[in-house]
This record gives sequence, structure tokens and C-alpha cells, in this order.
Amino acid sequence: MPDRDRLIACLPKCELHIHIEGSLEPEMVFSLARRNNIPLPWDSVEALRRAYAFGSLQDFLDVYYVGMSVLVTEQDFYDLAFAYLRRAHADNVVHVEMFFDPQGHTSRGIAFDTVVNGLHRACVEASESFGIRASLIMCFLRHLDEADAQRTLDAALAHRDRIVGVGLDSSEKGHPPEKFAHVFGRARDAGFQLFAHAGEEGPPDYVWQALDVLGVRRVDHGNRALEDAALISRLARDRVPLTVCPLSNLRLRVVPDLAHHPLRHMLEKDLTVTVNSDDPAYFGGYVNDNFSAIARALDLSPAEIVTLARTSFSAAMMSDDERAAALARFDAAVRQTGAR
Ligand SMILES: Nc1ncnc2[nH]cnc12
Ligand SMILES: [Zn+2]
Repeated sequence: MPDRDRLIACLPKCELHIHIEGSLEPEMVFSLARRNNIPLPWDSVEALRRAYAFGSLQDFLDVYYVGMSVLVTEQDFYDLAFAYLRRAHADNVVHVEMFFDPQGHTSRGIAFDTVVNGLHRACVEASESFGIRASLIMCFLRHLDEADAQRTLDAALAHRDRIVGVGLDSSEKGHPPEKFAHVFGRARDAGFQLFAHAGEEGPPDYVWQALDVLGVRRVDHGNRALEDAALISRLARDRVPLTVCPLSNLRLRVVPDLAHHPLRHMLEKDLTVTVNSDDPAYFGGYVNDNFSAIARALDLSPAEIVTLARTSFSAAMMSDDERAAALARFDAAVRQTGAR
């Protein structure tokens, strides 16, 4: 294993941008389809993998929503999330903030409770089994209307103790954050933490709206913020974290190759950047694979890799005491590697 990969493996880290439905590996798609008697448009795992040649975010989403149609029972959601948490633990991930897309399930007649009960039980049992901490962030699908998001928020209120935040995902272009201003306002009043995908394919103005109209605490992706100098200053001044997903950006053609990924510029501009996997089953890698690929492509130094992993703790939802304890453990792990 190259030294860089050994360092990445040794560092504790948080994963702050993972869609749990995007961790559905092709083998599990087929085993759940058999279990639930769900027809699929692919006749084998290999045929499904061949469909993972995406030209854009929308190409991916078209496959992603069909893939998640095999999730039916509480046990399915449990199995999905537990498998991801086991895999994340193997990458030395100690804290996960997990997105899920309830409307991708309720629109197929699956009860909101079925989804949340399965995911929550996996988070509890993974914490008991291997100490990983995980919480749930419910995303609104931005290609649907705000009324649908409002109904989803109504359903979430009964699970206020199991869902810590709300986010915004799915097709970005043509669906600006301001479309969801009212429902985010209600979510804020109900005590949810706020997040939004912005600037993945959409323009810098969508990042401004995420900050100023929705009031998010973190921006998911944010790549295109670099096109706007005033926005860069704002993100740096307010230390707004960006949850960057290198292999996703590559596979969805947000960047032509990883050597042209904006992450180095983000670091140079003093932005609060973290590295995440987004939809690891579809994009060819979990969090350490993302670190490894971007570190190699941008020739990141050990100190830069340590900074990226450390920033994941600064950007995570934790109490001050939890953060201080986690950072102390992180710094001890770094000393053991000799990287600092
Ligand atoms: N990368 C992504 N962008 C927007 N919506 C998503 N849903 C799952 N992955 C997504
Ligand atoms: Zn995402």
C-alpha cells in the first residue's frame, strides 16, 4: 500500500455527504429484487454495472431511482444502512451524517415510518456493534414541488428525535433553492439543521440562495462557487463547510478529470473542505477511495490530507465537548502515523 493510502487508512474521519440509497451495491439490488419480487430493467449484475456510464447528474438519477425501487420492507432499509456503516467503519469513519430520500420511497407506496425505522435501527445497532455514530438527514427531492416537500416534512415531525436535519438533492438545474424557501423555514422553526446540494451542476447563484434564502449550515458540493469571487469570500469568512465528492464529480462529468478538480483551489482560498463519497456504489469508491484518488491526482501532501480529514470533524454536527474529544483522538492518531 503506498504511504499516502496508509496515512488515509489510519486517519479517523467523518462522512458528511452520503446518500444511503447510493450505497446500494448492484449485488444487493438483485438480492432485494428477488426477495421482494420487484422487476428490474437489467438481467444481471454486469448489465446493471454497464448502466453506470453517466454523462450528467440526470443520467445517474434515472438509474438511482430505479435501483432504490427494490427497497420495500423495514428490514431492507436496515440491511442497506447496516452494510454501509460496516463498510464505513472499515475506512476508519467514526461519525456519519446520512442522507436519505423519503419521497423516493413514499411515492412508491412505502410508508415513511418503514424507511425511518429501518435506517434508525441500523444506526443504533452499528453504534453498539462497532462504535460508529450515525444520524439521519432527510432530503427533499428538488424536482418535485414544494407542496410535496411540505407533506414530507409533516411526516418527519413525528420522528423529530430520529432525524436531525433536512437537505435538498436530486436534479439541480432549473430547481433553485428558493423554490423551497417556505418548507426550509418551517424545518428551521421545528429545530432541524439545514443543508442543501448547490453548485454541483447549478450556477453560483444557487449557492447564494442556499446560504441567504434557505440559511443552510453546510453546502453539499459547491464546486461552482469558485466562479464567483464574492461568494468565495463569503464562504471563507463564515467558514461554511463544503462537502466535496471527487469520484462523484468525475463520474457525473462535473470535472473532465481529477487533475482538474477544484479541491486544491478551494484549499488555497481557505475554504472549509471535506472529502466524501456521495453515492459510493455508483461512483466506484467509498470515502478512503475518494481521498486516495484526489490525493494522487492533485499530489496532495500528507499535511493536506490530514487537514482534509481533520476538517470533517470541524464541519460535523457535534456538541463542543464531543468535537473536542473527537479532535483529541484524531490528533493522537496523526501523531502515531508520524505525519505531524
Ligand atoms: N450527487 C447528487 N446530486 C444530487 N442529488 C443526488 N442524489 C443522490 N446523489 C445526488
Ligand atoms: Zn449528494
